[in-house]
This record gives sequence, C-alpha cells and structure tokens, in this order.
Amino acid sequence: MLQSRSSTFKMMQNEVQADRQISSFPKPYRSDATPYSGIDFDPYVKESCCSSTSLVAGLTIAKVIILGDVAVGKTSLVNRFCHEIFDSNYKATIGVDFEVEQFNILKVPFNLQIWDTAGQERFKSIASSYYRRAHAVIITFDMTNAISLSHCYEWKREAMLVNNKYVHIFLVGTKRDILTSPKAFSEMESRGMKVAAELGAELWCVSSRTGERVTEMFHRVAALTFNSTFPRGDERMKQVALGGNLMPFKNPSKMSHQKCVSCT
Ligand SMILES: Nc1nc2c(ncn2[C@@H]2O[C@H](COP(=O)(O)OP(=O)(O)OP(=O)(O)O)[C@@H](O)[C@H]2O)c(=O)[nH]1
Repeated sequence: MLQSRSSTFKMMQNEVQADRQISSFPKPYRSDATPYSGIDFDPYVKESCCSSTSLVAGLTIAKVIILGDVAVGKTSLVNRFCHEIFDSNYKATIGVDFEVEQFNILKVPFNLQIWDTAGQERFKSIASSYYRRAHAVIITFDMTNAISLSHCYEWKREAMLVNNKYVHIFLVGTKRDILTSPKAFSEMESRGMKVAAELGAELWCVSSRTGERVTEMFHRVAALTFNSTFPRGDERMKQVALGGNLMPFKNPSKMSHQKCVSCT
C-alpha cells in the first residue's frame, strides 16, 4: 500500500546523512566558469516537491561517470565524498567501481550512482562499456599535470560517443592542495576555465586530501541532474500511469560495488 508522502519522506530523511540534504540550489564554483546559468530549481520542480498534497514521481537515481587520465585522483575524489577518507598510496582501479549516495533534494529522495572508471589504457575497453546512459560526466585532470588537462578533450569525445547532448559535463581539477603558490594555482585555474568553456563544461578545482570543494561539487552535480531529470507534465503522468519511479523509493541505504568488471 502506498504511504502518504509526508510519512514516507520522514522515514527517508532519517536515513539520509545531514550533509546530503539539499534545500537550496547549490552555486557553481565560479559563475564565469559554467554553462549552467540557472540560479534556482525550476519553478515546476519546486512546486511539485514542496506541495504536501501531490505524489512525487521522479527519476530516483542518476548515473554519474568519472573519467580522466591515470592517477589524476578519480578514486580519491569518490572516497573523500562517500567515505570521508584519503589514502596517499596509489592503487589502480581495475575496470570500474561504483558507489550509490543518497540525498534528499527539496525533501525528495534522490540517489547518485557514481561510477569511478580506470584511467589505465589496458582497462579502457572495459571501463568505456560503462559510459552509456550517464546523466552527468565528470572529467578530471590533475592540476599539477598540464598534459592531463590537454587529454580532457579526448575523454569528453569518448563519453559523448554513447551519451546524448543533454548530459551535464563537469571539468574537475584535482590536487589543488599541492599548488601552494597562488600564482601557480591561478594560472592552472585559468587554463582549466579555457578548456571548460571549449568543452561546454562547468569547472571545479578541488582537493581530495583536504576535502576542499569536494562536497560542494557533488551537491552541484546532484542538484543539476535532479532538476533536469525531474519529469514535467505529461511525462510525469505517464510515469505515474506506468507505475514507474513512484515514491516511496525502494533503494537500500548505501551500496557499494568494488572493482566490478562484469556488470552494468
Ligand atoms: N596531494 C594530493 N594527492 C592526491 C589527491 N587526489 C589524489 N591524490 C593522489 O594521487 C594518486 C592517484 O590517486 P587515485 O585516486 O588512485 O587516482 P585515479 O585517477 O583513481 O587512478 P586510476 O584509477 O588508476 O586511473 C594517489 O597517490 C592519491 O593519494 C589530492 O587531492 N591531493
């Protein structure tokens, strides 16, 4: 039997960490380094989520893929956000890993399925088979390694071979803690901004070692994908009629899947 939305939401909110509650639209890293100019959730989305009388039927899980050269810090980014840990030892990702992180956005449960792919060439064919049907693509580069930034065009090209133009693209510079000189940081940030503009991506500069800007970046990914995938009008009614994605969402609390090379 379908529970009332308010009691269902109370249950769900209890399960979601306090820092995964998003009640206002997260800001970009820099307003001049993003193609996503909206400053708030779509009015329809806000109204649907805040109405206490209507059922919310939305996409409850969005797929995010993280790409980039070997050892730029993809796994560290995921580990910092999902587990609040950082390991200075390098362990190569074999194929892909994934994590599922639960959010409440405008009090509606929403999940990010975050796919961490291998940067090593020998695992590329396995990893690339997981690129399809993404809602967001996070292309990473190491802020201390300009070559890794120049390779981001190729990472985007590969992601777009199997995704449509509506996917959100983020360009994320990692290891900002190593660039202790403000001049070196600002030079790399400017180069990142130029590449982000050419890729049609939103730029972030983060550190998994210190955690700087990591949570903010993933909140932005969650909010933008939630906002854009929320069904509107007829589409929403069609989902209700088909019984698809009706609340309550049945996903178990937190899941992870280590070093998987054989599932989709
Ligand atoms: N100082 C510093 N080191 C970092 C940061 N992020 C990652 N590293 C280090 O960079 C190395 C590579 O990090 P990983 O996260 O394993 O890189 P990856 O991109 O997942 O590597 P592959 O899976 O093989 O492609 C490790 O030694 C990390 O500790 C950071 O923000 N700051």
